[in-house]
Amino acid sequence: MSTATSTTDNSHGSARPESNAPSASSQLTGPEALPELKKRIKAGLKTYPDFPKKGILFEDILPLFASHSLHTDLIRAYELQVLESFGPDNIPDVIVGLDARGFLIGPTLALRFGAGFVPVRKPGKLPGKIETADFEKEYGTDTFAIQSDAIKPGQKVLVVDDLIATGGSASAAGTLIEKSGGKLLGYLFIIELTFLKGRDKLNAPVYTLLESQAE
Ligand SMILES: O=P(O)(O)OC[C@H]1O[C@H](OP(=O)(O)OP(=O)(O)O)[C@H](O)[C@@H]1O
Ligand SMILES: Nc1ncnc2[nH]cnc12
Ligand SMILES: [Mg+2]
Repeated sequence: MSTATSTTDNSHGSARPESNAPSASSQLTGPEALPELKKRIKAGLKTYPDFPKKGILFEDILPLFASHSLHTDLIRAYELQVLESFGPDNIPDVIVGLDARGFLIGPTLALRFGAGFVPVRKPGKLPGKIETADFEKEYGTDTFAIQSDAIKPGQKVLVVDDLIATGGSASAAGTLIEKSGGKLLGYLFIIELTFLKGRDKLNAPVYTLLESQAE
């Protein structure tokens, strides 16, 4: 028996010019550290033109997870941003992460806040009773699903994902959370593609660590 393998280089990724991510673990922990953490996070991103389709400038967040120090910085930045944006009286009971990149952030953040983690998943992945919502996103259409009993009525819910583009994904997740009876505190992303005005689709507060691709 043999396994077929292949190598594909489908683009020419480039690190941002200011990329000089530190290799040592971050010492930045207090609320005053947030601006510096954001600078490090921005420097750690990579962009790929014309992926997955011509005309799309793809923001790759995966280098933030390949580096222990950037991963540490990212999770601390999310934690500090939640405290700054929502306040200490609005600690979430549940973090919802969006399939797939939101899963890289959500569970760790949930542990930090003593909260639960609930996934919103692409179709055909969740057993039992589910709710679904169809949506359009920057480069296609999709469906999201949530287990009907995963969020208890009245629980305070924060949605996390890596990026908001058209807002289609986040808006569908918000619809599912409201159907579950959760109280949607808001949304937190790393990056916003501001020219797509995705936040206009969302009916809860939207925060982002960075802004990019203004046009
Ligand atoms: O604001 P929108 O236009 O909805 O686009 C944003 C979404 O698109 C990407 O997910 P995608 O489903 O493409 O891939 P993933 O499974 O790797 O997260 C990104 O991670 C966001 O979830
Ligand atoms: N430009 C982009 N880069 C990365 N993920 C995305 N999801 C939607 N648009 C995207
Ligand atoms: Mg996604």
